[in-house]
Amino acid sequence: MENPAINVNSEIGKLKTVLLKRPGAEVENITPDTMENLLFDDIPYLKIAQEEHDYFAETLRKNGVETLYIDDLAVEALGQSSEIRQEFIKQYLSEHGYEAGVTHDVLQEYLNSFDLHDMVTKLYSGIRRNEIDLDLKNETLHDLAGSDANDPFLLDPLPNAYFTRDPQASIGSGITINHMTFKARQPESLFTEFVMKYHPRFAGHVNVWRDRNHSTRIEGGDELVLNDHVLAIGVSQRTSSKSIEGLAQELFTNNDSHFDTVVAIEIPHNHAMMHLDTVFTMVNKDQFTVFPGIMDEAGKMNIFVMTPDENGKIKMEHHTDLGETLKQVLHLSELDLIMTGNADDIVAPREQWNDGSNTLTIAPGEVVTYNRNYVSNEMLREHDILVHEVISSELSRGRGGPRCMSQPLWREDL
Ligand SMILES: NC(=[NH2+])NCCC[C@H](N)C(=O)O
Repeated sequence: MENPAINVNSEIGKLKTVLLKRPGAEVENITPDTMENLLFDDIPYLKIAQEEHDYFAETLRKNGVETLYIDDLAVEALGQSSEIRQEFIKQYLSEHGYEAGVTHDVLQEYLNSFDLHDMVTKLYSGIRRNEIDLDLKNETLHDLAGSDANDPFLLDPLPNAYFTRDPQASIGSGITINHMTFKARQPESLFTEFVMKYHPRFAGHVNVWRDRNHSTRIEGGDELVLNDHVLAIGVSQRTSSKSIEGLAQELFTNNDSHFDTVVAIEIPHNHAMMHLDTVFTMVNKDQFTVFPGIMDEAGKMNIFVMTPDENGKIKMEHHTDLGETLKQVLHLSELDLIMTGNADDIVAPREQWNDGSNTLTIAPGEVVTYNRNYVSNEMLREHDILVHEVISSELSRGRGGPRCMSQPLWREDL
C-alpha cells in the first residue's frame, strides 16, 4: 500500500492519530423504553458527557495525539460531490427499510434540506416522526415502513457512536469495516465505509481487510493488535468465530498483510463483558490488564491459536492458559497480568462494570483510564504504568471506557 493512511502494528506504540466522536443529541434521544435496545444502562446528561469527552480528547492532544472526528470526516467525504451525498442518503434510508415510497421521499427531501454538516449531525441524533412536515407532501406517511405511530423515530438515534472502537478496527495498514451485531449500531459503520471510500486522506490509502457486507458479525472492541504479525480477537457476545476465521483467512492470504497469527479468546457472552477489551487490554510490551472473571476456578479458558498451513489454510491449536499462550505467541520469557480491581471479589466486578480493564495505551507503559476505577488505577501504578485519569460519570453510562471511545489510526512502530 503506497503512502498508507493507517499504521497500527501494536496496541502500545506511541499514539499519533486517533478517531473520536463527541457525544451529541443522540445520547439524549434515549428513553427508559429504548435504553436496552440502544445498549445503554442509563441516560447520560449530555452537557456533562460532552465536558468529559472534551477532557478525554484534550488529554490525548496534550500527549501529542492528533484527534480526528468521524462526523467531520463524513462531512468532508460526502461533500466530495452531490452524487456521493445522494448515494449515502439512498444507502442509509435503504438500510432502515425505506427503499422507496412516501416515507423514503419525505425523508430524502428533509435530509437534503440541511447543509451537509447539519445533515450528518441529524443522522447521528435521529429523526423524530413529528419533525417531518406532512405538508411537504400533503400526504400522510401511509407506507408500512414509516407508519408505526408507536415509534417516535423515523430514523433511530446512534448514541453508541462515541465508542469509535467498534464500527471499525485499524490493523496494520488497513481496517475492518464492521458488520455490527445489534441493529442499534449497524448504521455507524456506513459512515466509516464512505470516509474510507471517498475522503481524500483515506481513499486509495487503506486496505479494507473485511467490509461490512457480511452476514457474520465482528466488532472492534474484540480486535487487538498485539504486535506487527499477531492479533487477539475475542469470541464474544459481539464477534462470531465465523468472522474471526474469515478475517484470519483474509489476513493470511492478502499480500499486503503481514499478519500470520490470530489468537481467538473465548470470553463470557454478556453485556458487561460485551467485547474482549472490557476484560483484557495490552499496556506494555509484556504487561496486560485482565479481569479475573474470564477464567474458570483453575485459571483456565478456551483459546485457539490460528496460523496458516503451507497452503495458506487455517490450522488451529487449542490452549487453556492465557499467560502461557501470550508468552508463546509473543516470544516473551515473562509477562505481567495486572488484575482488574486487584482481583478482589467485590472491587473487580464493580470496576470491570465501569471499564476498569478498558485502558487506552498511548505509549509503552503509559495509559488513559477512567478516574472512577481507583483500585485498578492503583494496581497499574504499582506495576510501574504511567496512568492519565479522565473523568467519566456520564460517559460510562454507555458501558464503555477510554479504549472503547478511541480508534487509533496511526501508532509509531516499536
Ligand atoms: N469496545 C468496547 N468495549 N465498546 C463498548 C461499547 C458500549 C456500547 N453501549 C455497546 O453496547 O456496544
